[in-house]
Amino acid sequence: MSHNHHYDAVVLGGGTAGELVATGLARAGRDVALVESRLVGGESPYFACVPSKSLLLSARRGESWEMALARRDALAGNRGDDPAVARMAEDGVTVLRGRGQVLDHGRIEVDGAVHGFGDLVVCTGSEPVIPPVEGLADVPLWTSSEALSVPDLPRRLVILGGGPVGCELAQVYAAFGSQVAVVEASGRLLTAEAPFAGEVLADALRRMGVDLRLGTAVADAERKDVGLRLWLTDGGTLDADRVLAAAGRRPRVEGLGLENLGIDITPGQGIPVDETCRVPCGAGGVWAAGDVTGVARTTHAARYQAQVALSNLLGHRREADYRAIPRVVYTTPTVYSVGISPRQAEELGIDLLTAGYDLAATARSAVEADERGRVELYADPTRGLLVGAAAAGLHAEEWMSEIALAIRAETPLSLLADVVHAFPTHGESVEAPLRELAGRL
Ligand SMILES: Cc1cc2nc3c(=O)[nH]c(=O)nc-3n(C[C@H](O)[C@H](O)[C@H](O)COP(=O)(O)OP(=O)(O)OC[C@H]3O[C@@H](n4cnc5c(N)ncnc54)[C@H](O)[C@@H]3O)c2cc1C
Ligand SMILES: NC(=O)c1ccc[n+]([C@@H]2O[C@H](COP(=O)([O-])OP(=O)(O)OC[C@H]3O[C@@H](n4cnc5c(N)ncnc54)[C@H](O)[C@@H]3O)[C@@H](O)[C@H]2O)c1
Repeated sequence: MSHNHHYDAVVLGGGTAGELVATGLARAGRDVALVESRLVGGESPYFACVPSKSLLLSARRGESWEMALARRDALAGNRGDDPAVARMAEDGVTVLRGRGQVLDHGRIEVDGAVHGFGDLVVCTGSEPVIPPVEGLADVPLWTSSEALSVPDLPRRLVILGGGPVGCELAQVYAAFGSQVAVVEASGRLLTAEAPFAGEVLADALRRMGVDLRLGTAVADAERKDVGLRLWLTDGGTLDADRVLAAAGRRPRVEGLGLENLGIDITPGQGIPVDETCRVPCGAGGVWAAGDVTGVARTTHAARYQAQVALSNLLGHRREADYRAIPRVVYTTPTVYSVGISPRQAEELGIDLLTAGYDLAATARSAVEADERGRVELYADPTRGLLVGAAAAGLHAEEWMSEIALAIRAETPLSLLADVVHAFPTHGESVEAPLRELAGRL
């Protein structure tokens, strides 16, 4: 085994989080290597956020499948990472291609070569969960990566899971003409979010012809001469040409050699990090950011954690605050959630005060000729503060940002209730619920 260079820091995994940390360290003058086994840039630009948002927009615009594919692939850089690698080189980051595995503190092996490091930053992301269903391995199966990178448009598609991935891709494939069914084990879509949000989305998907099978799961799968058949636990069956597993993702923590640093790894669970994104372990100098931490699995959360880790690595103490990280499903209508959800409040024993407003009552809805949607705001009466919100409505990802700021800044409700919104906007919809909450507290 050859022994190579000693780096001030090695960043393991070159996705959103890894790129940001590596670039920041190099710009600060550190000698840094980024270890990446697949594509520098990770999931988001090539297989996740960018291609899915591109297809959703093409669907909304009524483009043809061919146009949508051309646009998707161009935005995803045709899944080539030369520009990203060139950017790394410009910033002074050494890119080490290959699978990295930590040998002990200070040494990592990358495809047979050993490199030394001072600090280690683990940014290995997450991987899709394939439900343990009898026969599923024998049928044509996609994960979101294939669904967002191959050119096929299946005639009949069954999606396992009605979370953000399942809902976004159900809308995409239904819009372009696939016959889509979604099997969701819990009783509703977007289980983690406010119930009304899942209902608004279910209505939108049903109107597009999506067959929603809620409160049931797939028990068995079998390949047929043409396509496949799924048997559901409620006794139903579904025939399809392809199955898409959208049943969640798990932090990628195995096979990285982290146990050699004394880090307690539990398969399926994130690497534990403290508020500075440091991994508490005997070895010291180990950090983690992004999906691998299991804290908040979005690109903006990965960037936030990467910035926190970077700051601390450079000696400027910074603590992460996760109270107002938005969770967005970019369907039409958008589902936007931030802060505490009603389900989390129940788990935490918080008795939320809720005030809501239907978007149909705004002039903007009349202008848009689209009356779908609602906003709900949640306050914690014991603290007298806004702690969460959910909205389902056109472009809610844009006009709900002020609520994220209000939660993060702990802005008094009396002040929020005095904010004036432009007319006619969807943003006006938060005024009445804010006044109501301010009056009740
Ligand atoms: C279909 C889909 C749509 C999404 N849409 C959105 C969205 O619209 N907005 C949003 O905010 N989030 C979205 N997300 C979530 C978002 O993609 C992730 O939160 C984000 O990519 C996480 O970034 P990361 O840096 O933690 O991991 P990744 O981007 O996954 O990067 C990890 C990298 O580590 C590499 N790696 C792993 N192990 C090793 C190893 N041993 N050696 C070398 N390299 C290794 C991998 O190859 C990978 O490149 C979506 C996810 C999916 C699946
Ligand atoms: N716009 C975004 O920000 C965006 C978009 C897509 C994904 N993501 C991220 O990607 C992650 C993964 O998303 P996801 O939707 O795959 O996961 P998820 O965990 O959010 O949802 C998975 C759903 O599948 C259901 N399920 C699990 N096993 C099942 C089975 N055997 N049969 C039927 N249903 C089953 C679960 O009940 C759950 O509702 C999320 O954490 C999310 O943050 C973000």
